[in-house]
Amino acid sequence: MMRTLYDKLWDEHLVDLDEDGGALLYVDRHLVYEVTSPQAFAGLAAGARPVWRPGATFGVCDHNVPTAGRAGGIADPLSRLQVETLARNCDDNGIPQFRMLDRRQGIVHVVAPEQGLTLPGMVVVCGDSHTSTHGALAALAFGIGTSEVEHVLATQTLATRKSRTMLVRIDGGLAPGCSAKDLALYLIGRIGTAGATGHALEFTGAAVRALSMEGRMTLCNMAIEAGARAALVGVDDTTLDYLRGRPYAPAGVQWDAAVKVWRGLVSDPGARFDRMLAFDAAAVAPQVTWGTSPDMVAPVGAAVPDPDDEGDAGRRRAMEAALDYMALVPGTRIADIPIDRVFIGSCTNGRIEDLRAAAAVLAAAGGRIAPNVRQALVVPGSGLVREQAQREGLDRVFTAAGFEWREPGCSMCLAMNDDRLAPGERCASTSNRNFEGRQGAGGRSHLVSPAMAAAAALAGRFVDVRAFARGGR
Ligand SMILES: CC(C)[C@H](C(=O)O)[C@@H](O)C(=O)O
Ligand code: SF4
Repeated sequence: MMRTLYDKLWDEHLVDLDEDGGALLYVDRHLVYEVTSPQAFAGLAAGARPVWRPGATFGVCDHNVPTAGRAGGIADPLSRLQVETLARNCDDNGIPQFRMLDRRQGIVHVVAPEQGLTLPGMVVVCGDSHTSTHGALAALAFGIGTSEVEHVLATQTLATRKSRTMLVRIDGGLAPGCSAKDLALYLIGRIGTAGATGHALEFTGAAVRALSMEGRMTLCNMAIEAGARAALVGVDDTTLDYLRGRPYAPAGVQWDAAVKVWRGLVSDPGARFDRMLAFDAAAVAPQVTWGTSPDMVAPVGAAVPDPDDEGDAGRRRAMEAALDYMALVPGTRIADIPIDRVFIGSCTNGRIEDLRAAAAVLAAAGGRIAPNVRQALVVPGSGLVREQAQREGLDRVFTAAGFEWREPGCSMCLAMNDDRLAPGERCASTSNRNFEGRQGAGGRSHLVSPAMAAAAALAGRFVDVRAFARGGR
């Protein structure tokens, strides 16, 4: 029988299946961080149960870490407690970890692929919704809740149910200036935040094949914002080239043996999917969200839509509430929206390629951030991304343009650390969620690609990076 990649990964990890479809999957890699693990470790300790496979678990702190002056410690007592508790829990249970001052520390979804902790064919779990990111490496990756974190720590298995499958084929090629982020936002705009609910997505097509691993991770990262349960990209040369030589990837004869298996981690030709969707990458313009949900998105050349044109009453009310929160008037051109802050980073767009794309726009245009932009932050996704960027001189491009060059972490993606918007501030952000208060109480978030964020920083408002790169400000 022809099987999808999802079927293959599922079959390979199935430990038990009951008549109602309740399944138990074996977990190869469990990533833990400071927010969703403390209660799980406490639960284990209370029941005097050990961690089943400490060596298959890995800890890294990211959400609560400061991105400036961290050598001096964490000022906020709650954040400090969380980060220290993670370190202690890992130590007490023999779990390997990167502590805050380790040069390899960073956002869990950036660090694990970068280290080869995530490998094709694995089931990867983490108590964080954006775990779907790891599916770019043909790993079946799930975000889980704290009670599941405890269950996985104790048993190395996950209780779950099989998802329906959905193939998203993106043909054609991206226009210069457009990126995986634009593809992701376009897709979410088209199918909505519940459009992929209950489904495991697989991305395929010429445009996906042409993406780097970084781009594929951006795509899989944001699939969760369309409601998907997981996201996948089949193995190809790009996957293997990315993984070769990574610290935790197999080497020598083990690498050769692994590659033989990994090459089979693609959907069989003719395998059946429950749903299919196709679009052409060439038709996707740079995207900017205007509302308080990632599907409230428009091409940069468009205007803020009018709720009166929306036939569905529920959606109309949601649009009205979003425009009210965002202080936007229907019909305003996206390009006329001024911004106060810029955030480049997150597990969506904090990888080296993202920083290169943003720096390239700054270098091509020259000049500094616009006077109305109060602050522009660049937060590399990991310490190694930061070092690589510095080797390439990107930090100097950013700082010369007036950006602050920070230390790795989730930062202003969500207000769990010192980086946050003030009430009413409007931000061009490369992160993945624009919910009310996401980047700080009362803050207004517009999701964009790294190139678009850099262009917006210089112009002080949103601009079409395609024209911008050609010199039009
Ligand atoms: C804090 C964590 C539970 C949360 C998540 O699961 O996604 C966060 O990472 C986010 O991006 O909103
Ligand atoms: S960078 Fe943002 S989306 Fe990613 S894990 Fe951190 S808080 Fe969540």
